[in-house]
Amino acid sequence: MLLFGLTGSIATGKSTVSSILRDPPYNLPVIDADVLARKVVEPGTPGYAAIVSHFAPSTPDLLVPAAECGGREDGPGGLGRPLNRPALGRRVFGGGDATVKDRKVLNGIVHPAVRREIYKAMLRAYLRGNWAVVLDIPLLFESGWERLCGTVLVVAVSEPEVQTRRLRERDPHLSEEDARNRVMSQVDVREKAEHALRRGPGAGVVVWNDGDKEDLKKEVERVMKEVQARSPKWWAWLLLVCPPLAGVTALMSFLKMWRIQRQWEQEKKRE
Ligand SMILES: CC(C)(COP(=O)(O)OP(=O)(O)OC[C@H]1O[C@@H](n2cnc3c(N)ncnc32)[C@H](O)[C@@H]1O)[C@@H](O)C(=O)NCCC(=O)NCCS
Ligand SMILES: Nc1ncnc2c1ncn2[C@@H]1O[C@H](COP(=O)(O)OP(=O)(O)OP(=O)(O)O)[C@@H](O)[C@H]1O
Repeated sequence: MLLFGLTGSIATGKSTVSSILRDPPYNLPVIDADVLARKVVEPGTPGYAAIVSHFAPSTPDLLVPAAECGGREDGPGGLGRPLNRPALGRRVFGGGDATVKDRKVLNGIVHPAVRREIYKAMLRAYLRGNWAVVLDIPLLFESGWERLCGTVLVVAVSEPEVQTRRLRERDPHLSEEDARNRVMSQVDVREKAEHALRRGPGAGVVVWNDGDKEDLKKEVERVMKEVQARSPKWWAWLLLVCPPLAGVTALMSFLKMWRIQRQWEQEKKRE
């Protein structure tokens, strides 16, 4: 099964591309890390308890008001009021040193739980006999998941202003400053695009999303031809029926990508 990592930066168009890949003619199953990141912090989960314990004392509006939970202080399901995500977002994306520290704490709570959910979803996709599965992970490079992926697809735009504009159109509650802070708190997507291309043809591809949505579909078509040429379906089926071959191939791919990643990091340190 081809692990197909999909990434980009905030509002570059990852969700739009993932829904194109989910639909015909591609029909690929998608594991969405953002959806899982929401699931693992729902009231009643260990993630929720850890966030409340760390952030509640210093964030008075951390939970949605009881009035929005039918007046119940203990939330609609009795397990606690849901997190007020915009308030938590301001804590971890607001800019400044404290923000960086808070983001690390939040990531330390959310990421291990998301990782466990991704492994479970991958196993389900494998057992269903899929030839490929899309891992839609905004922090694919930062989290190290890219080394496990046979192909990495970065959805990129050429100018950060395009991200800020689309972000504000989608989330009107964000001020210009909020939107800009969110864009600036992430690695520049052009750097991610360069990183992906370093993996070689078919193993790292970039979908440029500077035009309209029709242009985006054509871009996806272009890169999928490149991916399918490198990783034909018969090869995926062969790996499916021959797990030892799949194991050896995965290990070789992992080592190659680990080497490329190390070279990349060394070059970035020298710059
Ligand atoms: C801070 C939170 C509550 C804000 O929620 P909100 O609904 O307002 O935003 P949303 O989750 O849609 O995130 C918007 C985008 O910001 C980016 N983003 C989210 N979390 C992070 C992070 N920790 N670091 C960098 N970028 C991030 C992603 O590109 C994401 O698609 C939320 O982003 C969160 O819980 N983040 C920590 C978990 C995480 O890292 N998720 C990313 C995938 S695992
Ligand atoms: N080519 C395009 N032209 C116009 N609008 C677009 C285009 N691509 C995406 N959008 C819009 O921009 C917004 C952001 O796109 P999308 O949600 O797909 O990005 P994302 O990378 O998944 O964002 P996030 O990181 O915040 O989850 C959405 O409202 C989407 O409809």
